[in-house]
Amino acid sequence: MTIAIGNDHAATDYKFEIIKQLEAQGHTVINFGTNDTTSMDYPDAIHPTATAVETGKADFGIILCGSGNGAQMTANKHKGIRAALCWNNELVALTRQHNDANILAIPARFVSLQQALGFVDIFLNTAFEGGRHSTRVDKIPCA
Ligand SMILES: O=C(CO)[C@H](O)[C@H](O)[C@H](O)COP(=O)(O)O
Repeated sequence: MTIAIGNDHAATDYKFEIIKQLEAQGHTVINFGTNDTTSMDYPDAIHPTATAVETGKADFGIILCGSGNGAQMTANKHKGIRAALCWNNELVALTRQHNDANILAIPARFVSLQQALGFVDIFLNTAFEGGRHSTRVDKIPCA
């Protein structure tokens, strides 16, 4: 799959480890995040990441900032984006199963690197259940 990834300065180290894991698994990664730890504004990295998913250039997105909130809020401004902020394995699985989330937001300052790497695996390997959840997901966009 092709995975878009975006991060701010709070998550640069996690981003590189996630890219390593994804590439080792055979995925193609498009990196829209900052590659250093100099303070920057997360929307500058997250908007292009969300656009890549929105336009079909990427199958899924992974976004990271300190709390994950700014990243998630930014991504969810894009049409067709369902970005989920998750901090444990069950939430990651549920947002794929029930919400068909297409972007995972990780709070890098609040989870360990091992947790973050596990979240990415679960996110990419859990299917949407459809059924009653499809009806609900279809009702999310504002008219
Ligand atoms: O914007 C955020 C909150 O949603 C992110 O967590 C940022 O990473 C955080 O605000 C950055 O904080 P800093 O004090 O500028 O490093």
